[in-house]
Amino acid sequence: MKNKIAPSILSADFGNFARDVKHLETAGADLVHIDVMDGHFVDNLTFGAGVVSALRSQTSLFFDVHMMVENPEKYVDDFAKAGADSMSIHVEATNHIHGALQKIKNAGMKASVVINPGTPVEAIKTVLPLVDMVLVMTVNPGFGGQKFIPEMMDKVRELTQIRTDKKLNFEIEVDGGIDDQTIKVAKAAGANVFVAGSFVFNGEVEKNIEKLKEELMEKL
Ligand SMILES: O=C(CO)[C@H](O)[C@H](O)COP(=O)(O)O
Ligand SMILES: [Fe+2]
Repeated sequence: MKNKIAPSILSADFGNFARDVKHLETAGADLVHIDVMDGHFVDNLTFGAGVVSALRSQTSLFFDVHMMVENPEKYVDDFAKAGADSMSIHVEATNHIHGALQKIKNAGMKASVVINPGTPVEAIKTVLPLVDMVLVMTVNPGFGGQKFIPEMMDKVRELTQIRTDKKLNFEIEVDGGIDDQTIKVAKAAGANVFVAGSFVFNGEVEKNIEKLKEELMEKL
């Protein structure tokens, strides 16, 4: 599967989102990762569909929306209208994961299911035939700049194996603590979509994205 770099705008300049998102396109990002937090599912607040809608006019890059929100099914239509291309929802955040993923697909977006560090792959087995992507959290959600949890790679390997055994074709995304070292570990385990917030926005964005891409091209 194609490797993709997904810078998270959680680490962008909140006062200059439009500028920073536009810049990601020329800097070589493959998608834009947008962290939506509601202050309930996680202890942090960010922004909603209004901001996504405003950013939509700035770039044609794929918008990968990560919902850290309770009952995310309530917001599917709003984010579809705002121009989200994909919606990732946590299995821990709803009692209706299958229906919620179907709702996302019916709204014309790619559907993705997310598991927290404490949640096993078993919890999402029944929805794997339905999803375009699985997001394996490599930190506990809520904040950028945390340390990658290497034990999560067992889950990435397990998902890679299930995908082969069941002839499925979902992508595998990792999110949290991805840098020029951990990206190699995650790739080796089978991930192909790499979210990076602090690593990309700390310093020169072009150089940092280039560094991540170089590491992906290295033979393991
Ligand atoms: O979902 C997230 C936090 O809940 C962010 O996408 C993630 O933490 C990215 O930040 P960093 O690369 O700095 O870890
Ligand atoms: Fe995220």
